[in-house]
Amino acid sequence: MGENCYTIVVKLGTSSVVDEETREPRIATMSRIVETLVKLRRKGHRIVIVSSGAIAVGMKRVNMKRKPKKLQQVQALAAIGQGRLIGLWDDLFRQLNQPIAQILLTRTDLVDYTQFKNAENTLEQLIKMGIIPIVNENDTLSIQEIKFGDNDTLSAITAGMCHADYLFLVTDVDCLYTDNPRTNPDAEPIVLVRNMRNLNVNTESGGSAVGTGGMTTKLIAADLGVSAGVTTIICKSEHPEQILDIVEYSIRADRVENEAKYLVINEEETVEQFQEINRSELRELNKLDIPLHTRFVGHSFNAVNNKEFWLLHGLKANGAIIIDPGCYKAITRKNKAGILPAGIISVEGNFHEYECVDVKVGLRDPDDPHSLDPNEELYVVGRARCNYPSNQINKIKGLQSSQIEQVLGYADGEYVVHRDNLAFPVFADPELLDVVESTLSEQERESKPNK
Ligand SMILES: Nc1ncnc2c1ncn2[C@@H]1O[C@H](COP(=O)(O)OP(=O)(O)O)[C@@H](O)[C@H]1O
Ligand SMILES: N[C@@H](CCC(=O)OP(=O)(O)O)C(=O)O
Repeated sequence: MGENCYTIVVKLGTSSVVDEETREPRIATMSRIVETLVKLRRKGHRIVIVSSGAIAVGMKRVNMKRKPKKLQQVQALAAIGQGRLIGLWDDLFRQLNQPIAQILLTRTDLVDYTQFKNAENTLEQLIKMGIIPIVNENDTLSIQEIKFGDNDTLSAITAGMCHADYLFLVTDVDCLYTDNPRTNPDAEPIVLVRNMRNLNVNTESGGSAVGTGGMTTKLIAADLGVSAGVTTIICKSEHPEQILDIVEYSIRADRVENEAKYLVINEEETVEQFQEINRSELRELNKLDIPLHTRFVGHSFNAVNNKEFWLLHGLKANGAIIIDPGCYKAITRKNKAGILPAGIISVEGNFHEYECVDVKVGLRDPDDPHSLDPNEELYVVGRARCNYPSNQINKIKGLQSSQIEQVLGYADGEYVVHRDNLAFPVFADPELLDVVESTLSEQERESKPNK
């Protein structure tokens, strides 16, 4: 593969595949998507599709007007629709001699790291063979507790898994706006996001009649993609051929930004700076006649590794351990430490050893340092797999590691979480960083004897 060939994941929402009113498949749009993606393939890019639409296609097939509430009915509709959906894609790609493959995933397929790697290897093999894999959630077998829930998240996980360079979230609006453009005519486009933490938009008002998560899940997906080093782009499905221009523009723009190294990722932009960057990017798009889209810049030089990505996004958390600011500082420094019992203040939920849990930062109660201060906010900072189950962690929290054996009757290592089983997103909450710094400097002041 040439130097300028990239792996591009294209997520097509239900609204791109099915007409919102008639619920008929949007054959013309799908055909133009196929033409566009085959052109990208012929330029040497590697393409993966994540296609929604199984449930909507199934509904049309059995003439159902409203999405049913019962899970079994939705599962049945997905079974009816998925076959037709993949058949439709195959019919269209066949016209241009492009072979495709179907991959249906559930979260349980990813809970074990070996299984995660297995899915990753299959995707890689298909891509190597020049096939376009078409991924969807296996809705027929997914139940609520184990669902990805929306294909935006699934597409970001897929992008991370196949080490994609670009993730396109193709939808029925041109880009992310400051507010829902369907309901607020004054909503302004946001075209460039370098640091997700600087984003301040309203996505609460939902999405199209056929879509699942609206803009909210697209932002979650963008956050996830960016943390895995994938530049994520929101664009409109109405003129899919525009993807060609956007791909070329993004490749050029990303290269310039990376070369200029002005991506200081943890630096907060002021609201004014963010607006100015967006105005200037919008002028550039207009000048070059590039279609409107939002580009969330991926941070490949700082991306989480494969195992961290799996911990953060392949698994569901079954509880939480709450650590103090000193422990947070130790586990996030460059040469990160593991979590010792001494840094744990509290445990939430019941979990077995090696189950995935959230890591939260809280403050100790000033009147009882062994307990959590219930009046202070908790910050979710990452994910972990613990060496001990929740009931045992409850017994050893706050103690020295040398006391573990005496209290439990055995010791499975000095750490509750080994550093290899810890993962953090790329961006830390700036408010949390302030809390950590001020707590630690206060502790330092208190520990110094008065002169
Ligand atoms: N801030 C916002 N910017 C853009 N679109 C928004 C925003 N808030 C909500 N939306 C809605 O999100 C919709 C796209 O999401 P969705 O319907 O789930 O699409 P898809 O089926 O492509 O996943 C848009 O039609 C728009 O109405
Ligand atoms: N897996 C489901 C789609 C779920 C989903 O995320 O839909 P959308 O928000 O339209 O991308 C299906 O194929 O119907």
